[in-house]
Amino acid sequence: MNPLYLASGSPRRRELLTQIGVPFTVIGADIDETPLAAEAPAAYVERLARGKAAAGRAALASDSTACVLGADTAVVLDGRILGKPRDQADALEMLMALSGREHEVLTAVALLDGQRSQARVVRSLVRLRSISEQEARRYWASGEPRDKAGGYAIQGLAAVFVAGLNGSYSAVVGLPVCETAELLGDFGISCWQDVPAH
Ligand SMILES: Cc1cn([C@H]2C[C@H](O)[C@@H](COP(=O)(O)OP(=O)(O)OP(=O)(O)O)O2)c(=O)[nH]c1=O
Repeated sequence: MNPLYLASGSPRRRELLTQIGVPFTVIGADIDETPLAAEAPAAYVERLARGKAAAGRAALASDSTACVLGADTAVVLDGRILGKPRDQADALEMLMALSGREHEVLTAVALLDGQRSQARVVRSLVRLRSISEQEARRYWASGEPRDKAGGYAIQGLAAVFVAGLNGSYSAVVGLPVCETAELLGDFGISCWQDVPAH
């Protein structure tokens, strides 16, 4: 089995890959995340996931057997990509726009080895209840929204805002585990490694 590398700084992606029993090594994957002009959201997350995997593999040039995983998550409202908030004002604006409405969360996962590259994009719908400005300010002060697409974390304090989810919970958190396990299988990497049978 080829060694797997996770090209990501996200602790959530690390936890989700660990959850399915896949051994891996974390490497950096800093790329420019600016959307291209008129780029569709699904094309954007796929390009970034592939770009993170490619940047990771380039850094591992000496290991030709390396298989590298990259992922990207974006919140999309009315066709507009909401990335991580720049500052408090940006975060409050995002939460107020998401308040009382349904939005899309798109997560792409990409795998790359010496021969091939594959990607999957997973779409989920999340409905947030109405959020008051006071709640949004209090939420910002918790520090949680800062490094999260759309300025909220479904797995954290923002769970109290989540009135509904249609799709993949793990994808919203940052890595769609079902689709990731399928992709890994295509590359000959099994999940549940070292899991004892009782
Ligand atoms: C919507 C949502 C996003 N997020 C996170 C997932 C991602 O880590 C982050 C979106 O930013 P990304 O650019 O996808 O990822 P990242 O910069 O955190 O990590 P990487 O190094 O792999 O590029 O938002 C949550 O944790 N919970 C949520 O509910």
